[in-house]
Amino acid sequence: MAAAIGIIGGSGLYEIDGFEKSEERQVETPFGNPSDVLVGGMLAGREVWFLPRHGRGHRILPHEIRHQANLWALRSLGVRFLICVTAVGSLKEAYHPRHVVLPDQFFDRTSRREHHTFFGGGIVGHVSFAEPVSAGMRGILREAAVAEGGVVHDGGTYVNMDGPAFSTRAESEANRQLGFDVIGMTNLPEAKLAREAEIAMATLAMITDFDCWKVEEEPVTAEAVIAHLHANVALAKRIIAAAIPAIPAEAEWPEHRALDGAIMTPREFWPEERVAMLKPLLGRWI
Ligand SMILES: CSC[C@H]1O[C@H](OP(=O)(O)O)[C@H](O)[C@@H]1O
Ligand SMILES: Nc1ncnc2[nH]cnc12
Repeated sequence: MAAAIGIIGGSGLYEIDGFEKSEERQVETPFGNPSDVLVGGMLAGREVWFLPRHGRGHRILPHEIRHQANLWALRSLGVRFLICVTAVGSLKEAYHPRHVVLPDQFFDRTSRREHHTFFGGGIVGHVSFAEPVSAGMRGILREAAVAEGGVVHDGGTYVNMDGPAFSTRAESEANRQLGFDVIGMTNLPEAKLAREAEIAMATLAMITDFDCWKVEEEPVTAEAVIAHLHANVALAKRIIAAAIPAIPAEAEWPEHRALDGAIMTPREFWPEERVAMLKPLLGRWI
């Protein structure tokens, strides 16, 4: 059976359509409830599970998102390939609202990171994260985005701030001077947890604003973000539909074995309670 594909929707993307025989799944996880029920079914011939990270109705703040629960739920449903859709501010003159960016790097400006890992509780692991985005998935998104007529910037650094307030102008300028390309509040923990869950992940970032560094433009507002996203959501859905048939059936990429050599704690020391908690991730060892 082919590996399932996950889609995490961000601001403005709370559902996807086109499913054959869709079903809703309320997944209970040892890390609390995911952001919402997961909606799954067959899409372009593949099993796909969709989850809106802020919940339907956009009820969950960036720092309230239970990323561990979201990624655990997706992995427990057999997801091994993941597309994360996210609204971002541009930090570059040439990157305009409604352009698509496919980041290949992240910079972490979050301040509470204890929920950005599945390890702990007696099992210590350190995954490699030098290349945090799946090159294979990013390539598939690039082909799909170009084919669907998007203006695409391939590569770039996504700086993940805490929020919920947007940046000050001084912060925005500092982020530009450091060479970052786009800014958001949500995607980095997903990338880290996807890597630990041996899921190949790439990000489809939709630019909605120039943050607040570009003085001739109005500083970003949530209203402006949503207005651009509403205009862009049809493109995001077309890119996803075009990407799905190109995703391999088998989970055979290096990202799918990210835990090889990553776990420090010898198997005999793993507390059985933690092993039970991480069952969907540690299946290879159980
Ligand atoms: C609605 S503006 C700020 C909001 O938009 C981005 O959301 P997402 O990454 O889920 O698309 C940003 O990260 C903030 O959560
Ligand atoms: N300027 C911005 N800063 C942080 N997150 C965003 N999401 C969309 N635009 C953003």
